[in-house]
Amino acid sequence: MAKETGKAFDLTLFRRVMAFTRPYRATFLGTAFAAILLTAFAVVTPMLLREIIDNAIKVQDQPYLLNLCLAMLGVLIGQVVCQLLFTYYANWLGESVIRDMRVKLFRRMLGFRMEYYNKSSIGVLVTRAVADMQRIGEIFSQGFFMIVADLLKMLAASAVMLIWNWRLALIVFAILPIILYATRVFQKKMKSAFAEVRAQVSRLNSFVQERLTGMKIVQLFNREATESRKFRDINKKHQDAWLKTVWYNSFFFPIAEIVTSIAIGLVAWYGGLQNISNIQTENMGIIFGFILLIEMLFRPLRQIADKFNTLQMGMVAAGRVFGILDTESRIEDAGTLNLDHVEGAIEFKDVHFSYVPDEEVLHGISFSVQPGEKVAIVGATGAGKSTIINLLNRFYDIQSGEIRIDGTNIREYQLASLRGNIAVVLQDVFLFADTIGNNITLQDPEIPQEDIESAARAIGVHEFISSLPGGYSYNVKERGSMLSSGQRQLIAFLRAYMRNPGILVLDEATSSVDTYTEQLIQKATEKVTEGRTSIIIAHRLATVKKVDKILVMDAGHIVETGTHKELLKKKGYYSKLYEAQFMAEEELA
Ligand SMILES: Nc1ncnc2c1ncn2[C@@H]1O[C@H](COP(=O)(O)OP(=O)(O)OP(=O)(O)O)[C@@H](O)[C@H]1O
Repeated sequence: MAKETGKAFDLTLFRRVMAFTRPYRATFLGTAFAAILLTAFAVVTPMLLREIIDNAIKVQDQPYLLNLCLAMLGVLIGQVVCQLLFTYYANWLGESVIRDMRVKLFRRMLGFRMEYYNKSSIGVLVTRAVADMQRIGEIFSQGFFMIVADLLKMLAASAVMLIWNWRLALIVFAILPIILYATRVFQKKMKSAFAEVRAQVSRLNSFVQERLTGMKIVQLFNREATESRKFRDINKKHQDAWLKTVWYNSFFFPIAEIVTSIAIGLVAWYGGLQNISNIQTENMGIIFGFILLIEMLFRPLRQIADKFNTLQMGMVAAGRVFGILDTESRIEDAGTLNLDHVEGAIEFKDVHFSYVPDEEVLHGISFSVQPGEKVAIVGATGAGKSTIINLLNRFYDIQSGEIRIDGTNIREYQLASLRGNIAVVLQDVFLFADTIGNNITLQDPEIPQEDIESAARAIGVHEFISSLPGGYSYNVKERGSMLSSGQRQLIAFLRAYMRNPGILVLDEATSSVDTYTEQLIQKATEKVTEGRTSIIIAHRLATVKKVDKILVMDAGHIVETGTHKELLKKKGYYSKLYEAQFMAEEELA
């Protein structure tokens, strides 16, 4: 697993990031070449200026002056074109790398076990896939190539200075430590200021996100004024943190300008002195050339630390993303059998399971379901009912025992074929922010609209869907918030029915719904479970009365088995549960 090693620069990690540029080698080399060309153009400009002053203006050679000015214009155009291509392709490369990396990361995430998601913060994973990726892109768009280009420019400028006049060059170099020191102090201050800004931004983010999600509670408990006050405080801190960075910036840049001007002044003064005392008579062109070279040396120097920071931050982000890419949390998919012609016999044999090591949730569960049979599981909250569903479609693998479908261990089936033949309707139905049609087909374009409608008619939900504005095109918005929980479950029934699964698993909603929706749910349940093996986590009397068998669970054990009548006669755990859970419903009926 890639780690944040704490090293100033992690070469292995850097190589791994660079490996993502392999498909774009030509662009990579082209961008590097543009960086070299940019340096060449940048150095030629002061050289031309020197030539113009010394060998054209001084000797009044007009044609030569014109030629040199045209050459200068040519260099300038070349520089602009090169800069444009350089900036565009450095960014293009960064965006291409993060596109590929993001796709790879998302594919990886699609295959992770549920355990992984139980342990991970969704917010952190979203940050990895979005914000951290952007940082990695900046390695290319603002870090690596820019640093190479800046270093080349600085080296070239220093070399030309030394060749032209080593005394003047030494004067310039003597100023360098001041600017280096100022830059270092500035960087340190900015680093802590930016850390504060980031902390305040994430506080703002989580505050706003949480309050918007929990707006109902805020309004129900009249918390508006308090929340508004808290928000004002956080906002103020956020403003202060930003202003600090602005303050340091406003300080540093004038100082850097002053130091640059001092270097220019010293060169002009000392070079001028040499001219006057005739130590060297060719200094005029050199002095002007030096002014450009000083800019060429100092400007990148002031920014290189910033770019190195960007590079470092990109590398830290890359380390985190690789951490996820290297995580081994896939559910094993070594089975070879296909479950397409499922009979529907299910068998749990002495199944032991724990989500967390040493905290067993199912303690040796055994039961069997015949093909076409309807079985209800009942039990108090936390008894382990949903866990059984999670195990049947292998969201989790069991620690010991065996789960069989049609006499074969479920691990021997291909995972996709296993899950493709078990349709699940969960209690809390998740709908995507999309149309009802797309939520039913899960965007499978091969399913024709007529099929959806005839399936909806068959289970009795067509009228309800048609009554919504836009019918099947009705957009249910984020998490299906435009529908009630009962209505969401009806959509899930249709989604399951469309797949024509061999086995149906249904976790009935506990929430009470209106009589009309209740009737729709009852009809849909009957239709969807008709003629197929069904396991229902039952919360409704109508369901427990109609099933072939009830499994009664308590604290990870099956404590009783039988039909509703048989179990009532027994006057055991079920009859107590019945009194507590279903009696009121019976009385109402
Ligand atoms: N993802 C998980 N990680 C760790 N423990 C879990 C997880 N999911 C459930 N559990 C634990 O497993 C036990 C059984 O939970 P399960 O959800 O199967 O119960 P249930 O009978 O379906 O309850 P309910 O009727 O409230 O849905 C509980 O003690 C619960 O705390």
